[in-house]
Amino acid sequence: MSLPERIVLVGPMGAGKSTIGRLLARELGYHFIDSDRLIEERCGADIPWIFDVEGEDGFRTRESNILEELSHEKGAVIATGGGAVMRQANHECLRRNALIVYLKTSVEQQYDRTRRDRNRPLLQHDDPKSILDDLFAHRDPLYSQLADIVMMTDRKSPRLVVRQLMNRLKPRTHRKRRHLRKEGQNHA
Ligand SMILES: Nc1ncnc2c1ncn2[C@@H]1O[C@H](COP(=O)(O)OP(=O)(O)O)[C@@H](O)[C@H]1O
Ligand SMILES: O=C(O)C1=C[C@@H](OP(=O)(O)O)[C@@H](O)[C@H](O)C1
Ligand SMILES: [Mg+2]
Repeated sequence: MSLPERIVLVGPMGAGKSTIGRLLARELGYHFIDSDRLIEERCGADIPWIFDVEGEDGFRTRESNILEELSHEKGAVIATGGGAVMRQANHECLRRNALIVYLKTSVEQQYDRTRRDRNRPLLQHDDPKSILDDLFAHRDPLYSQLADIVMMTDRKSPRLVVRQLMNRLKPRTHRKRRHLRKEGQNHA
């Protein structure tokens, strides 16, 4: 088995999808795409504006369109938004020729990593921790069901998470090299 054409990162807000995705892509020589940044680029507005003007539903429709487009990328690491798993129709796009990594993170750490950021409209609330709790209860089964690899990120630096991910991916590259060596021998 070789490395997949796409590595797709899923998980809740603050799991580190955007941060780790960029580092992992560099390590693999893949290009990096953050679906949220692409949505903002295409729309010419930021996510809080999209939620404000078009509502969450409007944002989800933009997200589904981008995920469909990105499902044809090759040699890419893709960081999704935490709600990408919410529409069943997205699951097929996420899975297409992809290895899905679930960056799993406790609600405590999600809260610590997101509390100073105003760019996540769903968390602009009196009690963001309870929102994160509810979202986790709904979404954790969906992330888990989709994932090929589940990686805990609590109390790990982004670099450590990437190193551990590379170790999980290595057997795939080795299997590919062994296979190529064998093929070479057969043709010798
Ligand atoms: N493993 C980690 N340890 C500590 N801080 C992290 C880690 N991963 C991400 N962060 C920080 O948490 C914040 C949210 O990370 P981000 O990559 O935007 O998460 P996501 O895209 O999953 O919402 C950023 O400030 C980032 O620097
Ligand atoms: O969990 C969610 O529903 C969302 C997560 C955000 O992305 P991150 O997970 O990268 O923060 C962004 O897509 C939007 O604010 C909605
Ligand atoms: Mg992100």
